[in-house]
Amino acid sequence: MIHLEAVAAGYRTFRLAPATLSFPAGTLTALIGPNGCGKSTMLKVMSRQLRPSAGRVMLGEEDTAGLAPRALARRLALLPQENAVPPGVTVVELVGYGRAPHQNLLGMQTGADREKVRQAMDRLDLLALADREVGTLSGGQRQRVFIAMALAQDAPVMLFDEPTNWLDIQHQVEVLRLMRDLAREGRTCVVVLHDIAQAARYADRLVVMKAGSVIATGAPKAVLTADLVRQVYNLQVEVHPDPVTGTPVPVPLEPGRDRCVEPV
Ligand SMILES: Nc1ncnc2c1ncn2[C@@H]1O[C@H](COP(=O)(O)OP(=O)(O)OP(=O)(O)O)[C@@H](O)[C@H]1O
Repeated sequence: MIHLEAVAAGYRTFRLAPATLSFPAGTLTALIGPNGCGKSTMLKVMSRQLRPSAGRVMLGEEDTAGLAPRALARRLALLPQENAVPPGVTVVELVGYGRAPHQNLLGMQTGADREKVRQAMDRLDLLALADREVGTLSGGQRQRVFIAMALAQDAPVMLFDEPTNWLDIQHQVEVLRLMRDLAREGRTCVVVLHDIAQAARYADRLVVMKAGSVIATGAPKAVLTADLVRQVYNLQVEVHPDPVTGTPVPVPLEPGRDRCVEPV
């Protein structure tokens, strides 16, 4: 589990207000909120890419501030929002970089490392692309390669910043199901999502942010109300149950237009 104790952080022009939050093992949490509210900043501070200006980020009983980089990388994986594609690197090589924290200083892969890489590529539907240069792939294929690299890292805490960007609907659903499965396997998964209906459908818990502050946390059905969406996104919605899962789906209202539901 990962726990934030009164953590504050930010930049000259933007501050995260002090937040105390727990992300338990075995749980998928979706971090939602408008553009620029601080979701990526929150993941950066959780993954020590950004130093907190106050408070502590704890992995179990340990303060992440005291962990060596390799020890931290064995325990926590981050998929950033943007990933640079190294020139000339193939899919299998890039996914293999995820094994680096587990290898000796010579960087030799063992049979176990190669198996983890194969499994990660298989889970992201990448085996057929294994020998392709990453730079020649489509946006969605690349995104799946970077998710597979994070998966190959095999860390108990996994943070994903907008992992469904670029993906078609089939691969969006597969990635969200994968995240839910990783949580069911006992990992702590935190995912930034913009599609709040998907967040409500797949996550166990929502953390809702606005302007650098956490303003609500809890189960999607309890948290995702029309009032909350208006307060956070300044948008009028009705909230309807998802016809398949019963989870809340915010449906935007159109000013000056009567509701009109026609058969498809
Ligand atoms: N390296 C940086 N230096 C200065 N300001 C930054 C930096 N990174 C982000 N910011 C600012 O911090 C604020 C929060 O950014 P952040 O990327 O955390 O938002 P977000 O909620 O993830 O947004 P989005 O949904 O658009 O990805 C924004 O105003 C942004 O301009």
